Amino acid sequence: MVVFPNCKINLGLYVTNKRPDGFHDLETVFYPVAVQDALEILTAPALHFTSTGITVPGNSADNLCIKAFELLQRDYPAVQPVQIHLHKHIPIGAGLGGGSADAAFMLKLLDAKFQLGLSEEQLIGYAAQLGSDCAFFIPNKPCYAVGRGEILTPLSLDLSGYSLLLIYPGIHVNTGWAFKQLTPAAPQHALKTAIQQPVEQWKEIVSNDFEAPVFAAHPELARIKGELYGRGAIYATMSGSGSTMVGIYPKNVLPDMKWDNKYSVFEIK
Ligand SMILES: C[C@@](CO)(OP(=O)(O)O)[C@H](O)COP(=O)(O)OP(=O)(O)OC[C@H]1O[C@@H](n2ccc(N)nc2=O)[C@H](O)[C@@H]1O
Ligand SMILES: Nc1ncnc2c1ncn2[C@@H]1O[C@H](COP(=O)(O)OP(=O)(O)O)[C@@H](O)[C@H]1O
Repeated sequence: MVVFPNCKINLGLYVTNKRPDGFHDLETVFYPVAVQDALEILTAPALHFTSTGITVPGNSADNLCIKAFELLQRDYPAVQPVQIHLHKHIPIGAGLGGGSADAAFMLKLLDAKFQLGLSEEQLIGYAAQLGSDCAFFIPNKPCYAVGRGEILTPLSLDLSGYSLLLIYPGIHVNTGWAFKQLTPAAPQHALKTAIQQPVEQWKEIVSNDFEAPVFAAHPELARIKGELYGRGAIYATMSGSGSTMVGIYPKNVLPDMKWDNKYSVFEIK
């Protein structure tokens, strides 16, 4: 069985509270975007993991695909050993949630392959144990999210009438560090209402709290945002804690420009 875990972008991101467990409450809108990995499982005599494409740092044992397998195997004896192959295409540590997507898709694959009959709510519960962003990839539809990002409300939000440009400039931002730079506060504009306004208005009413500290550390990102707007973006933002920058353009009018060679550029037409 093969699936294609996709990435997410954050449209609006506010860190509203520091919790006693060390995590932060946030308010965001997750939107799925078709930049994809490929993930395959086959039954095998023993658990085995291989990967191609972008190198994932760390040992196989730390890969979120393995963590997802172990989490379900612990509770469901029906889960048998599998051979896992991951082809990694989504930039890593880029604010695109690629590792979280792999983990959530692995849970869904195992549920289907071994007929575990898990409900969406159960899958979200397991996903939330693997990472704060992970639960979103279970429904994998536009969602308003609060809590650590695991309390999800589906939203009717459709950007298929626009083209998207994603620029990953190869800058790694440590998510834990980024949270520490912020003083939690309520957003100026309620995100759930703001995101239902026309995209043309988002520049004034939808923002990402991480931009200020991350741009201060990496001025190149502020420059990219300026260029996205300079080349006609209706809305531009950083995704998550960075460093991927996103531009939303009128359908099929993406700017024709030469970016630095070290950038990964994804056009969603
Ligand atoms: C900021 C966001 C926004 O969507 O995205 P990314 O930039 O990572 O894509 C997420 O909240 C990131 O979620 P995720 O990447 O799954 O984070 P985790 O692995 O759970 O946590 C990494 C570290 O970030 C901090 N953390 C994370 C989530 C949260 N709600 N509060 C936190 O304080 C903690 O210090 C934690 O140790
Ligand atoms: N399958 C995987 N794909 C990407 N990263 C993974 C994976 N498994 C574990 N990781 C670890 O997760 C972290 C990056 O997660 P990722 O979801 O790509 O970033 P972000 O949270 O910034 O969107 C890295 O520390 C990486 O080593």
